[in-house]
Amino acid sequence: MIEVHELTKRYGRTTAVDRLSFTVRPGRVTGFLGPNGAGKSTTLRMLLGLDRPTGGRATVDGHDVGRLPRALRHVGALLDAGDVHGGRTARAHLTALAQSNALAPARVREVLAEVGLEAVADRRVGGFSLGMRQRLGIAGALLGDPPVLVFDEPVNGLDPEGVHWVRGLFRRLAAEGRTVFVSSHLMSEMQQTADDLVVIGRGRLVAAESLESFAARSAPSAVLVEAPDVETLAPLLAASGATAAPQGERRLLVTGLPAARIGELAAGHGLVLHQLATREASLEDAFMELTADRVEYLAGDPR
Ligand SMILES: Nc1ncnc2c1ncn2[C@@H]1O[C@H](COP(=O)(O)OP(=O)(O)OP(=O)(O)O)[C@@H](O)[C@H]1O
Repeated sequence: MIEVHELTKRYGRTTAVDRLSFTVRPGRVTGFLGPNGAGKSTTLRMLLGLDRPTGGRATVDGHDVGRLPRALRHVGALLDAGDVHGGRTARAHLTALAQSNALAPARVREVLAEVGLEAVADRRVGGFSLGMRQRLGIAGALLGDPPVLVFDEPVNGLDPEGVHWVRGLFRRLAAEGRTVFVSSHLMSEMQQTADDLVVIGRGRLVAAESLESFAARSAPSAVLVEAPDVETLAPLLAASGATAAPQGERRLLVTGLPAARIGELAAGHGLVLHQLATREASLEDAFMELTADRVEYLAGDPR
């Protein structure tokens, strides 16, 4: 379990993380979402003991990660895929990591196979593509077989096949009962992968809940209804507690009632429907709206 309590980080006058509190549970993939500059990387760095908080605490299974010997056995992380010595081979990089955490050398071969880098294991990392570096970073995170895994924007640089693979990997790691915490600035990405969401904007918590409840709360679906007699239908819908917004002459966009109920209501009053279509609201839109006033640098902002 990851526990973050009142975590704060200030850099001079900038408050990068502002009294942030949330927990991340095992057996689930949790998306850590926020626009650029929201404070995700800073939070993860403090969680991993790479940066000291100005206030509050971030722990993994109750421990300060920075104080744990052989930390890779407790928490594996991919923060910055570029953070590897280019002159080393993939195998040498992982072997050094394994040695410093007293891990069995055989793990190196296992994780290389797991991330699909066996064939290039003895090439220098300097010649790796960004996608290959991401895979190497993920291999490093898996090396200690840890119960908690943290990934900062792991999909960056991966091709579609790589993205598909990484999603499957996260799901499997969670199914094994591990805690999987993945940051991204794209809701569309998290929508495909996450069970739970922690959303931040300008260092502050915006939402912490399941993807399902976030979707239900922030992006209710609507039903497009087309009927020759909307004048009769609209008041019936309103009386049933729905909101019906006219969309041109014979169309209504209805919220607050599912399509099935609208169809039944119309049938009950002998009204003809020409179209009855549920429209899922975009979670990306809901996310942008929630964090809009918390985006640090807006496009076109003259500051
Ligand atoms: N070492 C530092 N010194 C000064 N300011 C910093 C430092 N690190 C981060 N910041 C500031 O803290 C804020 C949060 O940055 P952070 O990198 O954590 O955001 P992020 O959500 O990870 O964004 P991105 O997706 O762009 O990486 C930004 O305003 C950033 O400029």
